[in-house]
Amino acid sequence: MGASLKDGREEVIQAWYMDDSDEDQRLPHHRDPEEYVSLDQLAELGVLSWRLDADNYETDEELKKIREARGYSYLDFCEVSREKLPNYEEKIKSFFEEHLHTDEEIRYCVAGSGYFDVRNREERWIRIWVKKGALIVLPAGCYHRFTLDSNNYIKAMRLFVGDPVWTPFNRPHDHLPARKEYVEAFIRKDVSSQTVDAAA
Ligand SMILES: CSCCC(=O)/C(O)=C/O
Ligand SMILES: [Fe+2]
Repeated sequence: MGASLKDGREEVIQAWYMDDSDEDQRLPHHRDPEEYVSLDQLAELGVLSWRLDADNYETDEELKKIREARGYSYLDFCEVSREKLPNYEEKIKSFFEEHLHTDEEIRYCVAGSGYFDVRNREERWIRIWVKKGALIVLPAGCYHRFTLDSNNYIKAMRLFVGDPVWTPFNRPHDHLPARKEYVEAFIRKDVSSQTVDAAA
């Protein structure tokens, strides 16, 4: 999977399985050989994504439609850089602690870039690289973490249904209803498909 699409536009979202090294969290952490994850595979984990026109987000009809369809009434912006974010070191550390939220985490990268990491069904880390134009939705109850990449800057639009709740619940918080619902919907394979798998 290269960095450009058939229509010549650069991809704004790419995902891959991470290596096991403890090196700088801002490095890509590709495996050798690289092992990419498709947007469809992300969707199977409940992670949704869109490519939007970040230069015109104020008037973008596609963004408007997504917000209406999904009830995203709240909007603000979060800039992550040493200069812009108060308590920068503390925040960077807490973003990279594996955590979940009881609501969706919806981020639209309008400038810069960064990595959202989620786990697959076998608990392997998937690194999702979001760049300008990428809108990503992590479902409620999905363990994840965030880090800047080596460009050290992202400006993200944060969307929410109603009054925002940003509280992170660091792993483990498996007893929360949001986690149980996530596992039920996206992680646990149902008994009938296991029977089919076993018979195959
Ligand atoms: C790119 S927005 C900052 C990261 C954040 O808000 C969050 O909750 C990460 O999990
Ligand atoms: Fe989060």
